[in-house]
Amino acid sequence: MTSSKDIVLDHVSIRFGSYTAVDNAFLTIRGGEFFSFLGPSGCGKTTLLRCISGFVDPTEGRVMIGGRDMRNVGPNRRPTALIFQNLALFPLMSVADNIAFPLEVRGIGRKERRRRADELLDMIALPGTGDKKVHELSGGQRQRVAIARALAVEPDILLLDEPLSALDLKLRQHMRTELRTIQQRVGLTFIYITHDQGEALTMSDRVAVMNTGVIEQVDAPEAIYNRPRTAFVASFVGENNAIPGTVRGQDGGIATLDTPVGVLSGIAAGGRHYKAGDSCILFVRPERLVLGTASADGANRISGTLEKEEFEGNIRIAFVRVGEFVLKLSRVNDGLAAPLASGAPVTLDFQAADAAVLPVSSMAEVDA
Ligand SMILES: Nc1ncnc2c1ncn2[C@@H]1O[C@H](COP(=O)(O)OP(=O)(O)OP(=O)(O)O)[C@@H](O)[C@H]1O
Repeated sequence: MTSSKDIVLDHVSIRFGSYTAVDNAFLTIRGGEFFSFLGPSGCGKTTLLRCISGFVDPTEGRVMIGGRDMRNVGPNRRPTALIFQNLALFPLMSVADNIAFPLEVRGIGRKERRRRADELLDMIALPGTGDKKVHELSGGQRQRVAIARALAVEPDILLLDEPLSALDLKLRQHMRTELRTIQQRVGLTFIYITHDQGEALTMSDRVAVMNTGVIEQVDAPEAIYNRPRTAFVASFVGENNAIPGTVRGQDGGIATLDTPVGVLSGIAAGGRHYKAGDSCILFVRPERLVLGTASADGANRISGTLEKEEFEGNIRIAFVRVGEFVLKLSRVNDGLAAPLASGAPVTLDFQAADAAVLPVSSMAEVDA
């Protein structure tokens, strides 16, 4: 069922000459949702956002908003407002005038503009700051003013193009919470694009992960992290150990692989059915590996040598060499467990239910 506020990408492809920037995007964003497009630089996120806002036409397919085909509906006639990375606030104007600027353009009188600006300042938790100049505000406050300005025209859908990327780390983390709170308060649809998985996972109701123009998975953040459906999603979102292998067989939902580090089993992700001889990759996250205990099902034991352990405050990360592979294991720093000695023999266990077996496909590039 589509509601009157839903946004439907109906088999949207966008090409620039022979280059396909967006390849057959097909999904529905529900009215009132905080929906993120997550993917590396150049995967087509901005192009898709520009298509929703009306600055780029689909080469194929169509964008529907509230059941209405948006073909031939220009950006300023769509119920959308776009917030860029570069906020483009007017530095010498007051905060209230900045917020009310779009209303002035629409010919709304001074008194009403000020009333609306004050209302929006309350909404973004900056009451009483209307007479300040923009340069007197902090980066995070300016970000909120930009949001208020976008909200001034009462859009149904706010489109946000990496709006936090110019802020420093602490402020960025703070603004995640702020943005989510504002979105819940105003009840609008937020469509957010980012290459930062932390942002996408913390704020969104659902996330679409994109890779070279293709949407690989659309799911709630927990499902994206816990149940990736492609090797790209498993390697792009969060840390993951990737162990290639050849399928021996599958029993129910559990596939068993011959790998260079031993025989290992994991969930045949996405309800897939593998047959003997298929090439696959088993993914297991560092926090799902356990040091040196017997796993319940007796399988999935890997022996190796500790190369080093890094202390990150809240966790310790052990790098364990097994032949040509280095596997990562993370342990919560509970103040009790002693650091491991380099060169020590270690065994790693994990439950089959904690590993995902996925077909070989493109993987995210990992920072060195
Ligand atoms: N007007 C255009 N003409 C030709 N190619 C374009 C045009 N706009 C975008 N592209 C190409 O389409 C691809 C996707 O670009 P897009 O800006 O959508 O990526 P992105 O995921 O938003 O990346 P970033 O996070 O770096 O902005 C890129 O390879 C880009 O060079």
